[in-house]
Amino acid sequence: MKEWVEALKEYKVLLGEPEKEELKRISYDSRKAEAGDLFLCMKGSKLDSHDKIPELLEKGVRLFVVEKELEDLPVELGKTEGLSVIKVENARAALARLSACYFHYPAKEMLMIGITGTKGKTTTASMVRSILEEAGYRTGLIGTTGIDYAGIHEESRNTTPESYTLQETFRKMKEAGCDAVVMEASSQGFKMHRTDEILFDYGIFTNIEEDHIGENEHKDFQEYKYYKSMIFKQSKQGLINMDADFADEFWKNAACPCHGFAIEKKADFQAKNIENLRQDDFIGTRFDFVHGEEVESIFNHLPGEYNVYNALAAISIASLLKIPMDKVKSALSKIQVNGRMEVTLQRNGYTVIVDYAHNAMGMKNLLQTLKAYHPKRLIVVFGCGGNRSKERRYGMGEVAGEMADFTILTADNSRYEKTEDIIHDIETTLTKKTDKYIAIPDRREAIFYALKHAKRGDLIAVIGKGHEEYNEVNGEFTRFVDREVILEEAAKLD
Ligand SMILES: CC(=O)N[C@H]1[C@@H](OP(=O)(O)OP(=O)(O)OC[C@H]2O[C@@H](n3ccc(=O)[nH]c3=O)[C@H](O)[C@@H]2O)O[C@H](CO)[C@@H](O)[C@@H]1O[C@H](C)C(=O)N[C@@H](C)C(=O)N[C@H](CCC(=O)O)C(=O)O
Ligand SMILES: Nc1ncnc2c1ncn2[C@@H]1O[C@H](COP(=O)(O)OP(=O)(O)OP(=O)(O)O)[C@@H](O)[C@H]1O
Repeated sequence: MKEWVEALKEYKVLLGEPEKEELKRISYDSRKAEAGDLFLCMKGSKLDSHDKIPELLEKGVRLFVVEKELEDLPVELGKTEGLSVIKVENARAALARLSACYFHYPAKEMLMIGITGTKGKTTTASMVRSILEEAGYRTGLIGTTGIDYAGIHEESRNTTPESYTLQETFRKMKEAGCDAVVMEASSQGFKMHRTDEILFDYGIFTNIEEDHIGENEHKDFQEYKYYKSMIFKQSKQGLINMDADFADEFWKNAACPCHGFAIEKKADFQAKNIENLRQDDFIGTRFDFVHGEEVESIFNHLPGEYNVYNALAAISIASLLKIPMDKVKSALSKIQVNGRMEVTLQRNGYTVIVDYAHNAMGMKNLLQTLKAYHPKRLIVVFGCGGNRSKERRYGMGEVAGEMADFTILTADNSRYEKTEDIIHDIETTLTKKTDKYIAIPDRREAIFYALKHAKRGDLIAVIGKGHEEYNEVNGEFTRFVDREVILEEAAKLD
């Protein structure tokens, strides 16, 4: 029996003798499949790749993993010579199992840290990685900002990539000398079985709030919460933000031992005496990290209380790993996360910050944080993505109306919708709160307008895109980096 067939665990052979077949290459996209591949068929949101079987047979594919009985397939397979067909309950789970086996279970060879939560995954992952690197670990990073290891950067379409990509990436990281991986584990990743076959040494839960609910995401909040809680079924130890909603439920249902961190509640790891600090070259917070008898003063170079939570999660992991505190402090005092609370421009007494906040919760946190630095006016430039939940538009419109002194509505990955229609959705809630706004659908023009009208003491938050390097319209991706555009448009004013 071939090892890869055993790795499938549960399966039914429909045709041939797959146990005798070599696993040469795994493939799950007909456009990339080649003769001799094993092809996994699955039903997606746009396409059911079982329908691609005739095309795949033409290409010379002879080994299939399917989710249907033979009689439900689009072609009578019994007529083709030399075929092996295996049926599984879930092809995505099978893909994870096969991929882990194919790449020889690389996750078992490294320290694995997974982070889930509605907000804070990218920032926390970046902080954990910076601390690990400072302490001498060679660390790979996988998340919304892409894949980074050993000086290599790869773009990725999803926060948590497909299982095959994950397992392949782990192997590449290991071969490049990594001994640790920090990755964002999205609820979609759990739902789509991308993270199956990974056992995290530490799993972190940052927080949960209604998000990612809608067509092609989660059916409802219950489902979203369920998939987030999966992290504690796939971790050796858990770390829970005890101040977060549903923290007790996550704690109670965890299948692994857990530790807590908190600002408000009592927990194993706590942050106390938090102060906002703004100096010439430092904007952020100072706080005491308290763990039992241990008290350490921490300077966190990212402003805002929510970044204290993110730092606290990272310091707690460092403490569990027994990393010396001087390494932790040094990493956090200079931490910078691409597109997350990034101070991009300080000009004529005003400041422009780029941030990835792209839902009501993130936006509210961001604007609250910036208000604590007492700007003359708080100006926000934003749009909402097309073909995504409309709730996000209403939520962000309401927050802008309540919190910003002036709002500039613009484009942000309109995809297959008209920017004007998306703006109109945002206006429905925004205009109930304020009339101090303007709609400028072109994002570059919107940024120019913000800079041209800025006054001394203003804080301008350009949000939603953060680290992104493109704008997506009708399936086309055009380079658009907020940081670059801000600097280019500012140069025109000099
Ligand atoms: C709705 C959804 O989750 N879609 C994901 C899903 O695509 P899909 O399976 O639905 O795609 P499909 O086009 O219907 O294709 C189905 C199957 O046919 C195959 N195919 C397709 C076309 C073809 O010609 N031939 C062919 O064989 C595909 O390779 C696939 O195996 O599987 C793909 C591979 O894993 C994902 O890239 C894709 O994520 C899309 C891009 C997406 O936007 N997903 C969001 C919801 C998401 O996952 N977001 C989370 C972030 C959440 C957070 O921030 O917390 C994430 O982790 O990114
Ligand atoms: N711990 C937190 N609690 C609440 N809001 C946060 C927290 N951390 C960051 N944010 C806000 O959310 C935004 C996104 O942060 P980050 O990218 O770290 O989260 P994420 O979980 O990776 O988000 P996403 O899933 O949307 O990519 C930040 O720019 C900030 O406005």
